[in-house]
Amino acid sequence: MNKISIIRAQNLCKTYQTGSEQYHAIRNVNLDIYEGDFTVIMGNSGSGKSTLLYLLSGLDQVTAGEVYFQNQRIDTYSERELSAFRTRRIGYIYQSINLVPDLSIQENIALPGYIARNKKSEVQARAKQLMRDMDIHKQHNRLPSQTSGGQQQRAAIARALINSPDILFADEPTGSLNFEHGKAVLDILTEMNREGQSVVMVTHDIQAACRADRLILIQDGKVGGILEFDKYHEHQIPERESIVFAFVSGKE
Ligand SMILES: Nc1ncnc2c1ncn2[C@@H]1O[C@H](COP(=O)(O)OP(=O)(O)OP(=O)(O)O)[C@@H](O)[C@H]1O
Repeated sequence: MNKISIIRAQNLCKTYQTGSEQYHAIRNVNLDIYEGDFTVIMGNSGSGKSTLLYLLSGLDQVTAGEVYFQNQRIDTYSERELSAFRTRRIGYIYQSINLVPDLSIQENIALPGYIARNKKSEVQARAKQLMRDMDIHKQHNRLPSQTSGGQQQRAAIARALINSPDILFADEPTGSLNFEHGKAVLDILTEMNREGQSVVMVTHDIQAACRADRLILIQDGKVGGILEFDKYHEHQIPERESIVFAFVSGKE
């Protein structure tokens, strides 16, 4: 089956300027993210994974190169166009969760729906459905500080999904969670992907990376290798883990 590119990066570069110093965080990356894939991005600390995610999702401006979303160039968008694009087309989950502390769980989830100017009744109905899907409906009235880390991250996933994004980005979504809560979050992402949601996830965790259809390794701001999992579907998780481990360590 031919895969359809949802995001294409061409000769992508990002250089950070700190005083008189320049740091080339992303160097000439050419990459496709495919519709319906569970894409995982791995790489050492500081290799450029978060920077790449910011560029692919329109959260940050590129220094050079091009980014296409469903064949439409987005790196030339104005800040206003980018903001509308991110609100409607992209969902983003952060390791640090970032819920608004003085809004309830339900209000946090609904907020991007109101920012997108969707109908209030539709936003509320979808927020309620998502809270049931994420098993946080009993906590809907609580402030984030009155819920567990796992519940907060599930609320952050619901918030990212409120506008039914074409693609969901997750930057270390299990990084601040214990094993049990982390597994629950990965199970939700896997289930959503099975239902057709395109997902791109950065992780350091080999077990989490085993959820991928496609694993992209970033090294020093470049693509160090790509592992396609389709052909490994028959492998059980322990076998996958050793395949991923061999792939990642073989490239070091
Ligand atoms: N705003 C910034 N200004 C200057 N340098 C930056 C900035 N943001 C990131 N960097 C540098 O760019 C490089 C890539 O950073 P990035 O956060 O993308 O890495 P990462 O692979 O996501 O790392 P980690 O796994 O530790 O989160 C690092 O060397 C980092 O110090």
